[in-house]
Amino acid sequence: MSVLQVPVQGAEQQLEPVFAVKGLWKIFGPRAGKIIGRPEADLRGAELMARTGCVAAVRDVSFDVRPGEVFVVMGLSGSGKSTLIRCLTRLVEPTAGQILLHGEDIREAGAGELRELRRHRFSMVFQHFGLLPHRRVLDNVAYGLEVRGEKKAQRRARAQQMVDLVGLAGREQLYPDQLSGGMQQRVGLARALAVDPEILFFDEPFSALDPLIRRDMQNEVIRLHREVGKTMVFITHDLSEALKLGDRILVMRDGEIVQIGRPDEVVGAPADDYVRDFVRDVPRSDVLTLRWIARPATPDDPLDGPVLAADVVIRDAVRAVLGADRPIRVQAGDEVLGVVGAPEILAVIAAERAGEG
Ligand SMILES: Nc1ncnc2c1ncn2[C@@H]1O[C@H](COP(=O)(O)OP(=O)(O)OP(=O)(O)O)[C@@H](O)[C@H]1O
Repeated sequence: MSVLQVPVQGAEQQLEPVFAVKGLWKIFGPRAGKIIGRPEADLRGAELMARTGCVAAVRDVSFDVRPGEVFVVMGLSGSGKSTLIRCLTRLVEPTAGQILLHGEDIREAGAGELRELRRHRFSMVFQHFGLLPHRRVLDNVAYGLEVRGEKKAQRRARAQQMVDLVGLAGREQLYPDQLSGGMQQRVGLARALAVDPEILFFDEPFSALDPLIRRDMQNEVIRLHREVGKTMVFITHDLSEALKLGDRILVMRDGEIVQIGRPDEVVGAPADDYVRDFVRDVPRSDVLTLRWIARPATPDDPLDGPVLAADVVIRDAVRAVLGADRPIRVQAGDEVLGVVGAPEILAVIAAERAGEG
């Protein structure tokens, strides 16, 4: 398969979505609700502002979030990420569209239902941690349980489990200002997980952290996701963070969706020049999988070589492919997609060296 072809999607697409967002708009400004459906809605940026005094932060956005996935929303500053994630939890009221949570539109939820959603089913992790400074670590972690009226012994036991889970054992009695930024964000993670939410929302949670700590925290999210298996919606402006964490990535620009796809799709088949520019410096072998370079077997190919899964990242297959004396068979489930030999691997590596990818 050529690197320009989009691979066949996996079976995960069949799952019922947790969130189905349909035609969502958020316009800030006077008489925002009157703009959609009128010619002014086609105006962008400064022109829209000049004519209507409004900003379209989210513009006719539709997507699904599937159970158990890490769904990343990525875009530059001002692209509408925060507004979008806040619409999903109704911290910001959308101007139009539907936000179906298991089929029910949360735009129709009353104040009581919203409170229930926020206490029991949603949790948020923020960039600036949002910890209570006068409370010790354990009580910060237990806070959400306290708000929903759980007994002290019960909430402390649960909070202790979460403190252990995020690697803060021994620091339960410290105050937030006695912790480093990375540790404070671990408290934020533990607090978010303590209420056992169905969905975790992350709004640029690691942007304020040093690069090394940031990398640790990204690994921590990957580990926690593996252990607790929650659906996560994660906002970032950082491409490498998006590629590392996302099962799928929604690329946003000026309030609109530019592309939704798995990391390998965003890198291997960028939707337009904007995304292509974004991913230009990403080493292809770190992200693309064998299905992107598998080619049909020819009559000369021996077909008794080793088998590797189509979703193995190229970098992880280099040794196996170069060490084999015959082409690797690339398999998705029971289906053989094609073969990969040294020439296919070396072509990717050579292109990276030449600065093409
Ligand atoms: N309360 C508001 N009133 C008016 N305009 C707003 C408001 N909140 C956001 N905007 C505008 O909406 C657009 C999208 O902002 P938003 O904060 O959602 O983007 P972002 O991608 O999250 O950027 P950042 O990472 O800088 O927060 C921007 O043009 C912003 O100025």
